[in-house]
Amino acid sequence: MMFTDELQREAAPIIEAIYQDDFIQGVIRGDIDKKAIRHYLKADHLYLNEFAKIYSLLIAKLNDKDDIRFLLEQIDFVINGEVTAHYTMADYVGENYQDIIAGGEWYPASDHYIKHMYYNAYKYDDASFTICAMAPCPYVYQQLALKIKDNHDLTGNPLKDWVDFYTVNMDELMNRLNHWVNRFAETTTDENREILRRNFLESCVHERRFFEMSYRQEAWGIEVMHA
Ligand SMILES: Cc1ncc(CO)c(N)n1
Repeated sequence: MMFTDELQREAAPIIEAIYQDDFIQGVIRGDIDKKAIRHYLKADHLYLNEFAKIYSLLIAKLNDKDDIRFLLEQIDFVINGEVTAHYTMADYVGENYQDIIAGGEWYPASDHYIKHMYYNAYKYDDASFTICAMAPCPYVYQQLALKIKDNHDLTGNPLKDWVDFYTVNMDELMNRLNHWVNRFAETTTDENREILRRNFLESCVHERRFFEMSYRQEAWGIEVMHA
């Protein structure tokens, strides 16, 4: 069994818990509170910006042109492609997307998640540590989307396009990320393998907390100062 297969097996109960939580169940029913979706969009557009910037930090750690080209494509996808999924949600809310995301912040759970990725990018030379912290981002969404599709017919559901978005185009990305991590994991120490494992599983938990944060509209409770 490849190293990343073990990580994915260990992540399965966390993904099942996310599936059962209020956010995804609300998406499945198609009646989730619009305030939860608004909060999610405010947090997620900033999260994806940082995600793209962290990819750019990884480019500096790579030498292979194909690997670099792939990360450039991913940056484009995160910045220009994934906004399509956000527009589906903005339509559901019934407000202009730019108006929704204005004034968003790194709310507590997304703040912790973003800093988890940056920490690994700055602490370690090898990109694998950061890749393990980033891989749950596409992986968890792909698994959730496939699970939803397997169990429900979303015909007529206003959030169907959001789910559909994550059922396609994720395989090549996952293969590439898994390949990088497995190549490194085969030759590194047990201690490093344990860091990789923790990084991956902690990010799966971060994914869960991000949805919970959105559902409950968690914020810092600190007043924003305006100049
Ligand atoms: C927090 C989060 N995780 C994963 C994805 C999927 O790319 C996303 N858009 N946001």
